This record gives sequence, structure tokens and C-alpha cells, in this order.
Amino acid sequence: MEGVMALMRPMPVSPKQGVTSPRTSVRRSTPCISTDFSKRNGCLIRAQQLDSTEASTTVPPPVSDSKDNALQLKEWEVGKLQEKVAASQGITIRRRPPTGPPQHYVGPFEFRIQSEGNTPRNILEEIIWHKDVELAQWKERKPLVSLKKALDVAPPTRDFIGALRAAQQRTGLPGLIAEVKKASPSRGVLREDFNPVEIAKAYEKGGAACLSVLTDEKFFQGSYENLAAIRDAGIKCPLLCKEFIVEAWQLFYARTKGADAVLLIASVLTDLDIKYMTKICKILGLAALVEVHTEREMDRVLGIEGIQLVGINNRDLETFTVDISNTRNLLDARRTKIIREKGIIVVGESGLFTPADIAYVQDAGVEAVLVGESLIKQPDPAEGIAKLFGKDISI
Ligand SMILES: O=P(O)(O)OC[C@@H](O)[C@@H](O)c1c[nH]c2ccccc12
Repeated sequence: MEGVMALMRPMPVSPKQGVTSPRTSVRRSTPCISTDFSKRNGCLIRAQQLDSTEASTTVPPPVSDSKDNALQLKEWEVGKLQEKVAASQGITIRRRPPTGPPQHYVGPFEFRIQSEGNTPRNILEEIIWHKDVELAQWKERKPLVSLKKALDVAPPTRDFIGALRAAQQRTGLPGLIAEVKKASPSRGVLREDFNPVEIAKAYEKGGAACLSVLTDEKFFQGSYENLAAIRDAGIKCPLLCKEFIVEAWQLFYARTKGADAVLLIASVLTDLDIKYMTKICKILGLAALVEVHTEREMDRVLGIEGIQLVGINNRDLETFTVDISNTRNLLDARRTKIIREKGIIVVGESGLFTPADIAYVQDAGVEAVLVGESLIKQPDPAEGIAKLFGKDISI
């Protein structure tokens, strides 16, 4: 029998500190076939023999009379139901590894579960799985109650959508969301001498309506410090927190760091997630940019009440291929009619490098554009904006 030894505990200690959520324990115990409990540091630890053939996503956690296991079983069932709902909406990205995170930390030990199901299928899934682990740590450090207190002293929100509309009316060109982006998994480091505040100032000077600030550290070398520093530097452009949002906690956190808008990615979030999160955004005064890449995602999002801002990503986040004709394909006559009726602003995202690219997506119907690479690579990002639009849009 092929198998690996695994050490787990129902209430695990996270990589850096403290106790993680019971949900984490569900997935850690899912693949068990035999258990051997022992007590250590006040926590239950189980040595488990994992048979890779048993590590299927359809195997529930072992049933026992203990309260812990009953709760785990319930949570496992809820997780399965959520997966079914997501699948019925065409969402293939799994929120977390089916049999637990790839790295398990138990006291001084660290081991890797050898199960095929624990290998992410693509880069977006890898990012999402990592975000899940990251979030468990952040939430321990800053529980929601403490964020709510921080909201009282957060700087007020500015009108993100209003700024895009005003810029478009002023220039007759799509309003620009210029992205403060040091690196990406597909392109590597885009700019070595990366000073986020200086770049943000240059973007504002060059006529950007709004700014997008990457906050993901591991894959984009961004940070919330960058977001807060740009906000604190007195930049007037409203700020989009460019993050992989999977939990409402992140909306509150973004707001405490000075965000005026957040990104919600439809290939990761179910309709219910999007509805729930846009409601919270409204309460917090945040604009929500809901990002789609496929026709199906576009139709899902157009069917949700209250969406004001839809981004069409020309980059497939699963393969990283970029094709700006995606914007045109998704904006057919039927969808354009719905968009007009609902007063939605469409943002063309990614892969825009020349005035011809801007004209192409404007012609397809976008009223705003989100641009990173082509601006960040310019020695002077303000001049980069003029080059991208074929004219000075700062006046
Ligand atoms: O650098 P580009 O090709 O101009 O792309 C900018 C922006 O659209 C891209 O960074 C982006 C769009 N959606 C995302 C979601 C997550 C991270 C990044 C993104």
C-alpha cells in the first residue's frame, strides 16, 4: 500500500501563530483512514496513515461520537454543497485543496500530503489556495471586531465611479485606472526601481482618473503598506485595492487601508458571494469592480442586481494568455443593451499598449480602461499615459 504518514490535529496551530478556524481542521482530517491520538502542548494531535487512493474529495471525514468530529462532518458537508453551487455556475476554481493545504505544519514538523487533488490546476487556483492560508493568519491577528474599530479612523471614501465618468466626459476617452504593479506571475518584475508613491504621483499628474494598487505580496510583490502609503501621500485619485478577495473580511481590511474600491473576480466567487459582498461594499462606501473573462461570467454578473462596474479582463487568469478582442466578443448587441439599461460602466482590462488598443476597446463600448504593464515600464509613467492615449489627457 502506498501511503504517507501525516500528523494532524482537529484544532491545528497555524504556520505563524495561534489556532486556525475549525474549517481548516475539516480539510486536514478529510483524508484520514486511521487515527492515533496523542496529547501534545495542550492540543490533540493525530498520527494518521493516509492512503492516496482514499484521499478522494468524496470521502467524508471519519465519523465518531466526539463533538469535534460531528462539527467537522457538518462543515465538510457544507463545503461540498458550496462546491456544487460553484460548479453549477461554471466556476472551476476550488477555494482550497480538497484534502487540505499542501503544507501541513504540526509543531516542529512540516510535511506535504501526496495527493494529486492537492495540486492546483492553474495559477489562479494556486493564488486562491495561498490566499486562504494567508487569510487564516491575518484574521487571527486582526479579527473583524478590531477592523471595525479601525474603520472609525479610516480616511473617507472617494467616488471611484464618479471619477471615471468625469474623466471620460472631460477627455472623450475612456477614464483611466492606472495600476501600481511591481510584478506579476506571468511577466516577472516589471519595474526594478519601484517607488509606489512616486509612481502614483506620476499617474495622477499624467491624468489618471483612478489608481489600482496591487496588494497581493506573494505573486505580485504588492502590499497593503503601498496602498496606505499612496492614500496617506495625499493622492486625490480614488484607489482600487487589487486583491484576490474570497472573504468579506478583506473588504473591511481594504477599507481600513484607505481603499475606495475593490475587485471581485467572478471566476472565483459565486453569484451569492458577489451579491453578499457588493452589499457590504455599499455599506462601507466601496465601489465594486466585478471582473469577468468569459461570456458565462458576463451573463451571470449582468443578472445580479446593483452591479455598477464590470471589468472585462482580456487576460485569462488561468493561462495568462491575453487577447484584447475578448472585450469586443463579450460586448455583443444583447449585452450592450442590458449594460446601457442598467447604467453599468464597463472597464477594459489588461493588454492595452497603444492608442489603437484604446480606440479598439472604446469602440467596443468600454468607458474606462485598467492599464498596468504598458505604463509601469515607462521611465516616466506620466509620459507613458500620454503615449498610451496618443495625447496629453492631464488637461
Ligand atoms: O498589466 P496589464 O496587462 O495592463 O493589466 C492590468 C490589469 O488588468 C491586471 O493586472 C489585472 C486584471 N485583473 C487582475 C486580477 C488580479 C491581478 C491582476 C489583474
